[in-house]
Amino acid sequence: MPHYHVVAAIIQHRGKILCAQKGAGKYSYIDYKYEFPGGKVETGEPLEAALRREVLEEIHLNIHVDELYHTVFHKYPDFSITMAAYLCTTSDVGSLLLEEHIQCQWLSPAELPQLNWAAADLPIAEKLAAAAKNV
Ligand SMILES: Nc1nc2c([nH]c(=O)n2[C@@H]2O[C@H](COP(=O)(O)OP(=O)(O)OP(=O)(O)O)[C@@H](O)[C@H]2O)c(=O)[nH]1
Repeated sequence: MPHYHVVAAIIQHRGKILCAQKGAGKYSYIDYKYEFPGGKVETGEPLEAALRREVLEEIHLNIHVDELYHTVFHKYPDFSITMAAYLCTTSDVGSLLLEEHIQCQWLSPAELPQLNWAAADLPIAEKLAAAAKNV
């Protein structure tokens, strides 16, 4: 079973977080799920550079990668991933252009668990929501 190293961007802007919905693809268990923008790390590529590259490619957004928030290992039926999710910020949300997602939403951390997340993302969405409750 293939294993991929994935980076994901928790992009924060004015108290909200960007959530992106996938379209239909190869695997029904991921189709139409929400995820954080990002993708696979290329061989030898620094994680933060991979994240900036993927986000620029996918949604045309320049981000600043702040810090590692959570790393998850998840086994899907056909492949597994180790995904490092980073807290990120941006200043130019006006220029969002979706290349690979069917829609995106800006939600407050408390609202995140309402979405239909990819299974690997659920612990991250719940951690963000729980942290917001303790503020
Ligand atoms: N970007 C991203 N991928 C995620 C998340 N959660 C999750 O399970 N994944 C899975 O991790 C894998 C990331 O690969 P990708 O397809 O986005 O990467 P990529 O842009 O490099 O794709 P490519 O292989 O078509 O070039 C996908 O299978 C995706 O479904 C997430 O929050 N963000």
